[in-house]
Amino acid sequence: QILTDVIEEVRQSVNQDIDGAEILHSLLNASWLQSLLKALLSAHDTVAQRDYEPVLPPMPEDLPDDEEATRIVCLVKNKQPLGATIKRNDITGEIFVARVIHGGLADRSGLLHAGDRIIEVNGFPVDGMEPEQVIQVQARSQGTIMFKVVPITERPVHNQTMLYVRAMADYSPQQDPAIPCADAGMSFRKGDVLEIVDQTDALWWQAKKLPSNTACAGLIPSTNLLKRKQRDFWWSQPYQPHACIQTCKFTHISGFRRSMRLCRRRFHSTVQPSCHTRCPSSCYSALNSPYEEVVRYQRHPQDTQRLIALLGPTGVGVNELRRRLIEMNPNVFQGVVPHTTRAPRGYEESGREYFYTSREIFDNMVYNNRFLEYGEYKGNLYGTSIESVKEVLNSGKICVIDIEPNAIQAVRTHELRAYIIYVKPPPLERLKETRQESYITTNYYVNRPFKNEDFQEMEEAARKIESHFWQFFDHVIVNDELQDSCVQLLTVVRKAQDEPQWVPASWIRPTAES
Ligand SMILES: Nc1ncnc2c1ncn2[C@@H]1O[C@H](COP(=O)(O)OP(=O)(O)OP(=O)(O)O)[C@@H](O)[C@H]1O
Repeated sequence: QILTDVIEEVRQSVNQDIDGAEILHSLLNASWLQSLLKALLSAHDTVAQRDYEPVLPPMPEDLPDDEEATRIVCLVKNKQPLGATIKRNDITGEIFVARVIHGGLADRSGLLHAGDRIIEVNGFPVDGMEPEQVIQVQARSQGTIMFKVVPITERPVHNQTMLYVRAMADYSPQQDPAIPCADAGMSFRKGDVLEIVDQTDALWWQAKKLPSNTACAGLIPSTNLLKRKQRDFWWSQPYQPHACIQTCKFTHISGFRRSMRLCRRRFHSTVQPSCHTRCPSSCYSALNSPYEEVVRYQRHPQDTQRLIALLGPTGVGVNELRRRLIEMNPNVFQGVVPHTTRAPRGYEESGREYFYTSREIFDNMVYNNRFLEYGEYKGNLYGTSIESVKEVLNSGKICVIDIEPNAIQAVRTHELRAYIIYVKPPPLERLKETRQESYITTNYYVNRPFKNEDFQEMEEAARKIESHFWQFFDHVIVNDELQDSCVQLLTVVRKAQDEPQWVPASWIRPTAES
């Protein structure tokens, strides 16, 4: 109606051939608009003065001294859960609000707090009931739910600091019998970034998974609790030797040179992992923190570029993608020249194919931890030095290397700030279709077409890599159509340099250990 009136008013004014100021003046003087504006301003003043609470009758004078102040809390239930957990005092049988979930119905009402004693739910006295029975009473209510509570007298003040972590382990509340309320729990997978919104409780934190479109947080185990769970689980598993990134010493070489790639293949097939663990999938996390603190990091244009590290199962196409990226723009992208103790061949130049060093110097570099990866093939040592990577980065180019999983820790440093891209094989059928014209690098001087066994081995290796190292991957490329993968790689490498990313907090504010 207002719109119609305004349009009519303007139409008449336009016909009268008058200017904008006059139209505005006559509009503001219109009596119908004035009364509307007055009503609007009055509503604003009422809300601003919070003058909308009901006027309560005065307290009766003859209240007994020991009468506890109670509060009636009436909540309108929607499809969401209430967003609070309860606990029972085993000695007195009293029921208390154990915690209020951030962003949940109870939290948004502002009327229920951790520590409030619940006396009645929908008129039923709950003292002495089991928490499950209280939940049942609550669940039966339709529309509104009414609590009679004795509010906690002194609410603790918590100065929560925002904390972001990357999960280094999987968690499912449905499979955790110890969680106070499975429905209030939040599942997560290794690699997920979590915003911890409440650490008040030593055992159960509240968190949201990012990116988050829900206002409501979920319960997750605290660092200490999750560590304890992992340790218990680890000890409960049967003993089995396997590869673990902490102590395994099978290292491989990264590079385009054929002998290095064969060396890597040789190590894949012959070297037995030398470490032991009882639980392959949580081996790493059982020994380290289950959450890694992360911060949002935006590379400053004057900072060196982030190192790009590709990894994947043998034959998936890591080198093909890396080669194509560098060929696309060699002024921007560059690989690293590895070191070797092998003697140069006639046509080779030091610093082009390899840096040729004596075994003594090579051993010394190993001793001083100057290699990201190193290994031995046919009596010669090969290695990718940290210095060579830094040289490329310092030249202003983007250094693109391929690594074996056990080099992940060596590149995830404040210095190199590696962005790790996992190259994943597509499903078996797509592997067969796309690799019809492709050749696998073999241990012999012939490259042969892929066989079914190669694809199966690739899938098996991918499963192992994913189960141990998924949490460290910044991006995953499924290498199905080669052209699509190249485009994806180029896009993601640009984003890694130019857009904010979650990185370990220790890279930005280095700690004593980092
Ligand atoms: N998406 C793809 N579609 C078809 N062929 C591909 C694709 N990606 C890679 N290839 C081909 O598969 C073969 C193996 O790839 P590549 O040599 O890059 O493997 P790799 O992952 O580097 O393995 P290794 O670790 O053994 O060196 C090559 O012939 C390559 O051209």
